[in-house]
Amino acid sequence: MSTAPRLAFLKGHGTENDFVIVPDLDGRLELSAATVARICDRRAGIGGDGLIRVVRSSAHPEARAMADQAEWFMDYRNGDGSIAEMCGNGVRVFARYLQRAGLAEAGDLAIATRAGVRRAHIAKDAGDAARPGEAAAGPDGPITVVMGEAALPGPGPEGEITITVGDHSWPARNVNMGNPHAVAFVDDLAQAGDLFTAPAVRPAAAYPNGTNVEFVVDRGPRHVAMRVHERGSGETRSCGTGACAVMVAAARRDGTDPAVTGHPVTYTVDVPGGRLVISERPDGTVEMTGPAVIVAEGEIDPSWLGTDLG
Ligand SMILES: N[C@@H](CCC[C@H](N)C(=O)O)C(=O)O
Repeated sequence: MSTAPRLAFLKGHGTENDFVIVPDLDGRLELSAATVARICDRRAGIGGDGLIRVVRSSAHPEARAMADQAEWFMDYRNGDGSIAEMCGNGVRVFARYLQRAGLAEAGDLAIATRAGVRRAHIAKDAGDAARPGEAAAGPDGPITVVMGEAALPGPGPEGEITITVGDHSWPARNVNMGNPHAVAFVDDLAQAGDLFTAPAVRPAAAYPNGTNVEFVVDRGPRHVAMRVHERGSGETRSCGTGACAVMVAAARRDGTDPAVTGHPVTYTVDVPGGRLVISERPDGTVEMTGPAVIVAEGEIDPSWLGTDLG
């Protein structure tokens, strides 16, 4: 019988992009890629698209420089254990965890990520909602996050992307939301196939660290639907940074750039796991609103994990 301390975890999701949340407030754990992959395994572990370690910014070498702006750092790992810069659904779930644990109050909250500091807003009540008509605060009420600016490399080879699945190829837009995305507009989401393997994305040099891939169809004016193949996780039910990349790609395709018009633009982005509402402002910042839910909490048996966590 192991005497190692049991590892506390919670399980949560945002539009069914699901995460194992590991509070490690003082940064004591060593979570190897293999350990993360084991925990995220859907059959032999807890299961999740990714793992979110909650750690004080001052206790993490990658976040120390942000500690004066954001007390908490989201150490995000994909389901295969690889590190990602940012997770849009994850950052809302992270904010929900902090609120639930009494580590932050509803209202405005800064969160450090590898892509920089992101600002979340948890509505205190309906009058405080970031968007008119939004549901009041509650354990699964919406959270709004200022996601930073989209970068659209190009023209040139980095902007001229092709995605291929089987016999289908599409031109795609390279959009970086702190993490990389390739966005293709398709006739039918079924054309993306089963997505059991990653779509081919060319030129490979445009994405030296791999990429997330989004397939998009129109549903109506400023309303699209998408599927996603996530780097390090496979097909997931949602990707928040991906939905922001899709929103910006759709706006440019539709001839809309808030920096030019001086007016914000808002799109509804449907994902298999729900709906996200995303705006781009004239200053280029992208803002996303969606749900964030904690569904369970428990402890991982150290004898199952069978590894020294630090
Ligand atoms: N699901 C996330 C993105 C998670 C990271 C991504 N797989 C990557 O490697 O960049 C989201 O909601 O943004």
